[in-house]
Amino acid sequence: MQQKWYQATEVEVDSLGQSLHFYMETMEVSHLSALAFYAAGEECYKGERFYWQNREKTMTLVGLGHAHTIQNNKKNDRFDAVEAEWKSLTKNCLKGQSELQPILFGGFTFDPQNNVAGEWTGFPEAYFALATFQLVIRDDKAYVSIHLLTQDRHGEAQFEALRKERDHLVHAAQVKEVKTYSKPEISSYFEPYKDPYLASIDQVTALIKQKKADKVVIARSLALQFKEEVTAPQVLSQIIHEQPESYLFGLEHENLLFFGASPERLVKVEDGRAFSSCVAGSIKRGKTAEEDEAYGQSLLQDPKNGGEHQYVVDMIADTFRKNCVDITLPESPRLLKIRDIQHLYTPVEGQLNKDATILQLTKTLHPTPALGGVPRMEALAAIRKYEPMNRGLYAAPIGWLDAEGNGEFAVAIRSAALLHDKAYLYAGGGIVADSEPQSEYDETLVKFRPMLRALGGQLHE
Ligand SMILES: C=C(O[C@H]1C=CC=C(C(=O)O)[C@@H]1O)C(=O)O
Ligand SMILES: [Mg+2]
Repeated sequence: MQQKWYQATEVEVDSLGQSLHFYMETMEVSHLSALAFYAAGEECYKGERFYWQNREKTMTLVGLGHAHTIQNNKKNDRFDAVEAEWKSLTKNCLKGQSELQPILFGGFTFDPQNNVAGEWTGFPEAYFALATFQLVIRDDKAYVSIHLLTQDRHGEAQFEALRKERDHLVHAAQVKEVKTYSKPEISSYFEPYKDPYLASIDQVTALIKQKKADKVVIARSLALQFKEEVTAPQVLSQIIHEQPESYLFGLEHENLLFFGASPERLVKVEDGRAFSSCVAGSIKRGKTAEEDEAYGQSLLQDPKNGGEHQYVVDMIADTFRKNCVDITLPESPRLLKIRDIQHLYTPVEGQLNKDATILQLTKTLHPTPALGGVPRMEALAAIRKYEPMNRGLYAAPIGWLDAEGNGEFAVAIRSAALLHDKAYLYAGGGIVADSEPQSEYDETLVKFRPMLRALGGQLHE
């Protein structure tokens, strides 16, 4: 039998004490395709959609339309501002049943101090949305919620119209056969700043040898031009099929879709327990099982990659010691193998202290030395000086949280920004004293590969 839960509450949404009525209804639906649900929003909700799936595939989340957005361009307290607004928005929501929870999805840009103009111009430094239509698939059960926030205390008529729209979207997603999408066709590739990138690796290693920093993550981009406009469901369908071992995400803002397939968890909180992962240090996959094993072993023993990794472990472990008890931290890294690359990997977990929250942990952890460097401030200054681009959401926290403090953020690497018929792919690597420009360049080529494949391109070895 189909189950439905309905609640209507009153909330204050901003410091002016503006009062809104918050109507929501959740319905359990028999199994449907998350991608088809996303694609059903192509005409009406373009620019206001998101897609998320965790690595384990136990949680899929799709949002269509904005019931409410929480966004700001604050340089210093953007995390606190999002947390405070979300708290006040959800304070009257029923707690206890995870499937009935309204979910806030979005991300914080890598560096709010970066003002370089480009594809990220106009993108908020903190950008989150509560979807009008929220699909959650958890452990094979699907729930569709409607959210409406309105000043109208008699919003029922508006809500009734949304119910009709919901039924239409659900119907469109209960497809027997999932649509297949063709790959985009690329007309040209362009590597902006290839030479400045190679030069910056020498400049940064020189800086490190002068003891001005220990590690700095330097990134670059690859620009693609397509023959035709590329759509969001088209690229999401590719990563869904090609990158099953990664977090999958897509977030739209006006004409931009930021999407990717990341192996790296920043933080997850579930019932008061916190999880993070140290992922840094890389080598390519082998062509045969023997070659792959040999590469893996050499990565585990390589001092340069071991050094890159250890900075991340030290920093994340330190953050966990300050915010958690009962910490589990393996003594040495293991291998994390994904389609195109293998990494050194150390998982960390602990019991969150009472006053610690997922957004406070996100704020403290970002950027870890896998994306920024050590010391953090010196590394960020070097990134601003030597990277001629704006990272936007690349290498930044992207994910969700609910009204009860549960949630998860991935680090948005192996990612790209799509705008109409152009895409910008991003990749970087940890630079330490003994890094070499050519091998770092080659590492970025391997890291471009997942997004490049999804977008219809290929790189030769
Ligand atoms: C910065 C990226 O990867 C980070 C995560 C894993 C391994 C890394 C490395 O070995 O350099 C990087 O720290 C990227 O993929 O763009
Ligand atoms: Mg590296």
